Amino acid sequence: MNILDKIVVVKQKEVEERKSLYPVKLLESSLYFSSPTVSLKKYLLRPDKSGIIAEIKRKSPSKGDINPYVSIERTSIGYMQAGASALSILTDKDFFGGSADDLKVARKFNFCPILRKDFIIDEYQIIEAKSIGADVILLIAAILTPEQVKQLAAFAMSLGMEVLLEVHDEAELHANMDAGIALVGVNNRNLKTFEVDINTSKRLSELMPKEVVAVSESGIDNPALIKELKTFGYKGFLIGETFMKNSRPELAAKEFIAQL
Ligand SMILES: O=P(O)(O)OC[C@@H](O)[C@@H](O)c1c[nH]c2ccccc12
Repeated sequence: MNILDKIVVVKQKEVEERKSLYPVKLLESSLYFSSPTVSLKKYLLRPDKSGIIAEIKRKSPSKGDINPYVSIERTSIGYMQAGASALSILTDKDFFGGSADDLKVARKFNFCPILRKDFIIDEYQIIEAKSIGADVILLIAAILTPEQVKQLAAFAMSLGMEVLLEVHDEAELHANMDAGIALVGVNNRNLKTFEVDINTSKRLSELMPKEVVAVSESGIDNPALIKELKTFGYKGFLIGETFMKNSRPELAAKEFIAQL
């Protein structure tokens, strides 16, 4: 079984457990559930911003521990002060060391779009995302059927949230063109093999419908790459490890963004 299949099996069990621990009614009574969301699309199109979606990721299956005891408060505030356009917070616990609480902390201290980075397979997780203050959810084409993508995307949008659809190849992009999704992320990392290739973003840029806001994800490790990806039409740049591998990720982000 590849790692992605493994994650999905664990996730299915986690979702069932959480459903019985935290019923939907309880989630819907959260203050954030009825609060307006902040648009990632708008922030990425703002000319005064870097386009960087700065990620908080404590560990990963490909790298192991990256920064397990990071301060969410200091890092999230620092990322935004450094000029990031938005935040991405890993909430998966078993494989990435994150939690719903990490996202809640980031929400408490920041007014900016926040992406819930997790493996979403069920509407319940979207209600949960909204209830902890997320503005955007990630839908990973590699773990969903086009039918599921459509349904989950429509559900998220009905709650006022945005959707970032993640694709890794031409087939995934083609299969999901009609889901009405405004933000598409090209993951340069193959989630089954962990191989990273920036050319994935360059290759898929040609097939991107022009009304879509395109985001390049993973393996972005220098400012020159961002300048290059911009010429391929990318407006968003999701960066995790390049920042997180430093003891003070927000200072690394500041130095990086200053070079753009
Ligand atoms: O740390 P990197 O190489 O900068 O990558 C960030 C982000 O793209 C990566 O964490 C990611 C992209 N898609 C995902 C799906 C699930 C978990 C994590 C991810």
